[in-house]
Amino acid sequence: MNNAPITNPDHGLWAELEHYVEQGWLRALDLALARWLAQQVPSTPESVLLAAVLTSHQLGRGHICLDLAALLEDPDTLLSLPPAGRKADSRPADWLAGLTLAQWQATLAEAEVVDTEEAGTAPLVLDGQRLYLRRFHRFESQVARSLLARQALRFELPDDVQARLAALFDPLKDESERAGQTPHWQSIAAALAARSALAVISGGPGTGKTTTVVRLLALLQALKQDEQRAQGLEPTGLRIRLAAPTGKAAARLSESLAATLGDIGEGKVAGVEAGVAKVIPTDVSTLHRLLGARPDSRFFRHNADNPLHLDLLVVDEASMVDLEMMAALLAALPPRARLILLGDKDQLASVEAGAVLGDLCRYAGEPRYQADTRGFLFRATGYDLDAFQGPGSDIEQQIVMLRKSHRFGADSGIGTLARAVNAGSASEAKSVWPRFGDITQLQPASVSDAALRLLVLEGQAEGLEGTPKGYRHYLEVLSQGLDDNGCGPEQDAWARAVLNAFGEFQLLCAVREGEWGVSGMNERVSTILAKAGLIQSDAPWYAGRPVMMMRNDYGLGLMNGDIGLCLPFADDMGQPVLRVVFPMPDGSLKRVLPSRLTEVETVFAMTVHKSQGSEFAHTAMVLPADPNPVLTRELVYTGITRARRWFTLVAPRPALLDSAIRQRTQRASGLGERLK
Ligand SMILES: Nc1ncnc2c1ncn2[C@@H]1O[C@H](COP(=O)(O)OP(=O)(O)OP(=O)(O)O)[C@@H](O)[C@H]1O
Repeated sequence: MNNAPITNPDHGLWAELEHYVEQGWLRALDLALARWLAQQVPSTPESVLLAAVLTSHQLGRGHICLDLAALLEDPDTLLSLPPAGRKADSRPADWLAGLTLAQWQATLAEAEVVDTEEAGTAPLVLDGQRLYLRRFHRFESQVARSLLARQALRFELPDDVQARLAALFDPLKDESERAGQTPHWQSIAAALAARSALAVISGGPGTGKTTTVVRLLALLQALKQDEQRAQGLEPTGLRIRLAAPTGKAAARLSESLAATLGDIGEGKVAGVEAGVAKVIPTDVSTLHRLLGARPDSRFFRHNADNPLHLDLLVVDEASMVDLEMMAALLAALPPRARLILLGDKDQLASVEAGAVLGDLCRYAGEPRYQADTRGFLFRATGYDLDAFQGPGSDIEQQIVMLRKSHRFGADSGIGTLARAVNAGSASEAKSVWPRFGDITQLQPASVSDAALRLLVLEGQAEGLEGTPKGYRHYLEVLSQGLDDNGCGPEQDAWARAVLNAFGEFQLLCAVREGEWGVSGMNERVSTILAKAGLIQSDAPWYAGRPVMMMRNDYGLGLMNGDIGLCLPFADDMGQPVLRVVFPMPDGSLKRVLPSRLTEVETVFAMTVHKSQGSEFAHTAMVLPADPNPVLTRELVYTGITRARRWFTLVAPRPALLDSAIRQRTQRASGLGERLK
């Protein structure tokens, strides 16, 4: 590696990088950044320009920064360059040969385009062995500062808090938890959340996150109302808002809250007074909507100068919140507002860069509570947590992991498989399949395999018990509602029934490209359904076409990831016209002219990434036939846990599942360290 500036951009490393861009292995943007830096400061050494290219490349792959030390250890693997199975004249390891960490750091530190401190204006920031684009360094330090300040903000709790918590949570405890032999983590989560302006509650599917939050909100509203009464004020309670990263996730939380609060309102929920239903909202908005997204701008209406009007914010599916969004959210929160983050730390990180929940919850599995925290928890809940003591950081004191799945117990294949995958045990995962009737695996010889066709159409695969559905089901619900002219009824009930039936089954793919990826599977499924006479896919828009928004469309009020179905309705003459129907977070349906949807994709198959925040009764996850760096434990776990009732793995090469389970996703970031 040359520490001199680049003299001839047509040769050597520069030409090689160009070749990587032409191959689509690097983004044009990555190289453009280095070119721009070289233009601004022509004396910039080649090793600095290369560092800039690679930082940008890594950012595009979700990493907040470039970890120089990790890179030098194994450049090709860290960068996934050249991509698996592809050949190149030279590789990153060649480009970096001979460069030591100390040399590189020293050269970077001296470069005009690099700052080594937060203050400054250089486009790159070197922080120890991490190199950042300035914007992301700023987001990271803002997020860390804000989370630390918020966790340090403590609220006074009344002396009877233990009795109040017990009244709310005792009905949820099993015998051992009631006897104090096993900690009841839901009560512990609520106690910690009550005392501070920050709480993080992580848990897998069905571990009771929503249940905990409802009871926690009941407690906090009662406390606030008591305080307001004591001050002679109207007992209006806290201004509570609820949000989630996607429309689908928002709709799911809203539905779940509405059902729970409905039961509470009817006095059916032990430990919770009926009146609580009136002081907890069920409206859940997307984070974009909450913050007041502006079309074509990354700025929001709500920010530090115009904070949100709320006292408490619950954010569900927090694993999907990227660093930039978290920075915007924290900036817009009033300083004394409470923030409660809910999510599953083991799921895939956000699509955009960062892994905020993962960074926060690094030690959540083996909590390290300080003496002070344990003392508080003993007073508030009666549980002795000495078995969970340790030198945990301050932020860790506000983090709880819920461990018991109330949906997927020991008799559930989905739960058992998900736990084996999460534990990284490929052998255990292998042994799970034959023992349960809710999970199965297919090993199709090709995409034309009859077993794959049966799965897609009927939802059936050998080993599954009960009546899982395939795509035939929703298409039949669709056609059964049509009149003689082929038009659906005007009332929403039919469209809702078709949408619900569509949610019964979903194919997920680990990768986008290739015959086993989203593009290939979408094509394959269309062919299967057309051959079965269930769709007429010769025109781009046809009855039954499911589509996903690939971008936010503020004009239409639809967000990236929203899913709609193309359905026929009657025009003035009673003839069918197609409209795409989207379920909205508030429970309403929106009908859109197909021609207005310019950035949508057919979604018979979607990536596991895009499926986050959604659940389907029967989920089938398709793995590719060739190794791919995206195949990781987090991806497999996320795919499995999208299934509510049945899970089918489609694996042309089952060995790839084993290697995926062993492969962890690590996103480079300095957030974990800053939060210490
Ligand atoms: N301690 C408990 N004992 C028994 N059942 C519980 C307990 N906590 C929650 N449940 C029940 O378990 C189910 C899942 O709970 P909940 O919806 O709160 O979980 P969740 O973690 O929010 O799930 P997800 O986010 O995956 O939808 C619900 O039916 C709920 O009533």
